[in-house]
Amino acid sequence: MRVSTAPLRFAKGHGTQNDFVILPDPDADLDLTVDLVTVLCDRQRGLGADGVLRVARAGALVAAGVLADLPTGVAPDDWFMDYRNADGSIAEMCGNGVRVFAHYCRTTGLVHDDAFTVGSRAGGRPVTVHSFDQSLADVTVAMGPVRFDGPGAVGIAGRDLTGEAVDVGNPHLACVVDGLTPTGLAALDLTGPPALDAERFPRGANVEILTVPQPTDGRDGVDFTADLRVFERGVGETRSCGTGLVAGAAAGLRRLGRGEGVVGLSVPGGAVQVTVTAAGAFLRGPSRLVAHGELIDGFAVDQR
Ligand SMILES: N[C@@H](CCC[C@H](N)C(=O)O)C(=O)O
Repeated sequence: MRVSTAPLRFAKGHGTQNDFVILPDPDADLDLTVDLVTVLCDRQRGLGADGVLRVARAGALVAAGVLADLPTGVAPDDWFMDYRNADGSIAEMCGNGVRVFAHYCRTTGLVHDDAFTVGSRAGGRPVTVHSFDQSLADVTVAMGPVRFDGPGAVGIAGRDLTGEAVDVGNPHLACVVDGLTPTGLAALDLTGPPALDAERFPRGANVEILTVPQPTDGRDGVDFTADLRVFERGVGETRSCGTGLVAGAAAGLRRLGRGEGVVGLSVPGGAVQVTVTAAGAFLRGPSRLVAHGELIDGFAVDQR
């Protein structure tokens, strides 16, 4: 755990209620241990969050040995989103996290342009900040390619479901369920962990359940709408998951025999828009910053 006595600064934010503790650490000085992440994310002992976003220069993370190399499309001076799940595990990408990260960089003056690249373990992710103030931003993330990895099965919510394994930098199983209504989706019990075949999913997977996308009249440039819930690897059910929304949109379009389209998705935490093209996917949605603060020294010591 961190030995420095300087107070640990943080911010708190969320993207469609997928919430994060943001730790500014430009030179990657912080020893971001599993214990530190889990106590920060604990909703009783810490600040409470689905994950942690460390804000560091990519080159500093390489120098500190946190990253072995710079991922594709990431330059040493790029701001890198060092993402950790609430259980302390490392994930390759976080779509909602990138929106919140970009908002944080913009409001704190780390970045002075509206278009820049955020580093992630899955590679560089170009962002466009359409609008922002201290509290709210509207951000599009170029999420890169969407790769289908074949069919998969899962036991979840007392049901056996099949879906598409989808790689969006991190692994997903997106289950588009025939006949499922938004009300039926809302009634599912997602408190228990999904049963996944460990040989089929050696890295585990985030599991999405969604309704079959329905066509719209093209209003707001959206071709289809669907409702989605997600059980995240390393977290549990969250109110939104950006990479999961991209995986779900791509699987939903595929179910309709389409490789491209714009899907408006509703999740328990809000709504986003996903554009799937042959070249890659784009995720557009809100970011909210809710606090900037300082942790009290010793906060991470065993608390009872
Ligand atoms: N909430 C994220 C995804 C975070 C990582 C995920 N739990 C994993 O382990 O892959 C998002 O918005 O994409």
